[in-house]
Amino acid sequence: MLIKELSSCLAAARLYGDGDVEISDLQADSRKVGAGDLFICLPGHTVDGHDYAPQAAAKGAAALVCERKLDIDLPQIVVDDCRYAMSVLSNAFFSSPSSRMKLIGITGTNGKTTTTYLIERIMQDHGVKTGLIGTIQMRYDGQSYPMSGTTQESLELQRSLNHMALKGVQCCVMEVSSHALQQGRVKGTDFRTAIFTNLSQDHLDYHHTMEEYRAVKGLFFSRLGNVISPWKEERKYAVLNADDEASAYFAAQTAAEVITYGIDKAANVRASQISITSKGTFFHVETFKGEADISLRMVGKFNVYNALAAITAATLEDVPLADIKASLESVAGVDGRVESVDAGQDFAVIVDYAHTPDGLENVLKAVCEFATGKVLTVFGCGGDRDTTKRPLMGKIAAKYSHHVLVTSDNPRTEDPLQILADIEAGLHEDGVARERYEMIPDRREAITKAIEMASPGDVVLIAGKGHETYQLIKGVVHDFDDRIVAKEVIRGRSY
Ligand SMILES: CC(=O)N[C@H]1[C@@H](OP(=O)(O)OP(=O)(O)OC[C@H]2O[C@@H](n3ccc(=O)[nH]c3=O)[C@H](O)[C@@H]2O)O[C@H](CO)[C@@H](O)[C@@H]1O[C@H](C)C(=O)N[C@@H](C)C(=O)N[C@H](CCC(=O)O)C(=O)O
Ligand SMILES: Nc1ncnc2c1ncn2[C@@H]1O[C@H](COP(=O)(O)OP(=O)(O)OP(=O)(O)O)[C@@H](O)[C@H]1O
Ligand SMILES: N[C@H](CCC[C@H](N)C(=O)O)C(=O)O
Ligand SMILES: [Mg+2]
Repeated sequence: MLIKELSSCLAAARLYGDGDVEISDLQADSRKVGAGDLFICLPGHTVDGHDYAPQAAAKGAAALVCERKLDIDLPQIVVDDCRYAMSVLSNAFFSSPSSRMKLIGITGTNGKTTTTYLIERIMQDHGVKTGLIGTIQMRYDGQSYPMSGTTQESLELQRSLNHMALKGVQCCVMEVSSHALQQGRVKGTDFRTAIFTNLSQDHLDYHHTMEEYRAVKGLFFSRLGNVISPWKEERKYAVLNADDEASAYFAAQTAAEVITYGIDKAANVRASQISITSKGTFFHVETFKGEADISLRMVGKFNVYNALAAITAATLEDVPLADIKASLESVAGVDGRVESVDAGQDFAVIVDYAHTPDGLENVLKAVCEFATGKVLTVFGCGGDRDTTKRPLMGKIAAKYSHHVLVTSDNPRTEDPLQILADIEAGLHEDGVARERYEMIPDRREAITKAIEMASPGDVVLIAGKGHETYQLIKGVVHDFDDRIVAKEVIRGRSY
């Protein structure tokens, strides 16, 4: 593509230099630039991409996109907002890949990854070649790719969707984080269905207040249907959780058809007769296309919500309910989500990714439903993240557990002891007796202590890291997998 063709996608852009320069690829990271690439200078939160334009030029960049004309002898597209320009240019460069497939996006504080996995399974079983993008991985066409976050930057997202389309992917289901919405990572991406799981406290370090956080999530629904795709015309759906009060706000913002799911309030897709055991969850579902009894192999009422969201999205794609039921019942679980660790011990060990107050409360409620003995909870809170959720999570852990082992969960650049102290403040506020909790900064030691304390019938819940295989301390990545550590400790314990 020529630089002048790209520049013409932005009405107010000014192009300086030779417009006939051919662009071979787009890059926003100078370290990845190759000969002939267009380098987009993003002003970031930590550094300014404009400062890396000389490095990009030295590596053979053919042209630049910047917010001010730079003193570099290369053609330049000067725009007001490089992030916005990046979403438009990426879409154009990769020929609007989202318009070449059905795209289902999921936003919400908790349940995104789980719901994407459920939808992926249903659509694949239905014979639709399906891709998945989210926290654990991106996968399509039999290949899996690691992810460094939940939602890619617009450039990487459009590149991924283009690869998927070229591989014949017909449907993609992806997580859409609030950071992504705030930063316009999915701008210009043509979603057919936008799903909302739930809204509860997280990321207030970034979004400041719950109102701001909700408003950012609202962008997903207000923008739904705004993209005019050259090759497809389709109906758009906002799939909302009737039991979450934020849904009314999103419904008011979208021009798409609103379809609701839920348990407590009236909804288009509604579950009843829920029963939860340590092995799974049963419920009856009524939809706008029939009803069915479903036996999930995943525990927790929250997984009924995730299943309802998946049932709704799949029904909108005309998948018969009997097929949806068969697919859902075949899912053994999602990596690191309420995952049982079994090394022959006579008590339960569960690894889960709950890292928000609501997530922790939900998983603990589920655990309490089937624990016949004590509940021992090991958890921590991430560094360089919302500090206000720390005492709340401390209170919740103590409310639902007999014993709490407060430990580290990716302290990142923060002092691990300070994070533990922030959690302990919540325990103090609620007057939790000192003998009911331990403060053990080393996660392996905390897991060891919990397992040593466990008796038959007890449940050891290790929350916060789920599928993660590392512990990030002072910027250094250490190998750490809760599931492996728990197994090693159990095997080392004598019975
Ligand atoms: C707050 C936030 O979202 N930050 C993201 C943002 O970083 P930033 O703005 O600080 O970027 P920067 O480091 O200042 O760099 C600015 C520009 O200079 C470029 N650069 C930089 C160095 C260099 O040598 N050469 C160069 O060209 C960079 O490539 C970038 O284009 O852009 C970076 C590049 O794309 C992201 O990696 C980074 O994610 C950081 C690591 C992060 O932690 N993000 C989290 C909070 C996040 O987005 N999380 C959500 C999930 C939340 C959930 O699931 O609940 C997610 O969607 O992943
Ligand atoms: N629908 C739900 N409501 C509340 N809590 C949930 C729900 N689904 C899952 N959880 C809890 O939240 C944890 C994370 O679930 P999941 O990974 O599916 O969410 P996510 O939204 O993708 O999270 P992230 O924002 O980190 O990507 C689970 O381990 C579980 O404890
Ligand atoms: N997507 C979430 C994941 C948190 C997982 C937890 N283990 C942590 O590191 O805080 C975040 O980036 O805030
Ligand atoms: Mg996720």
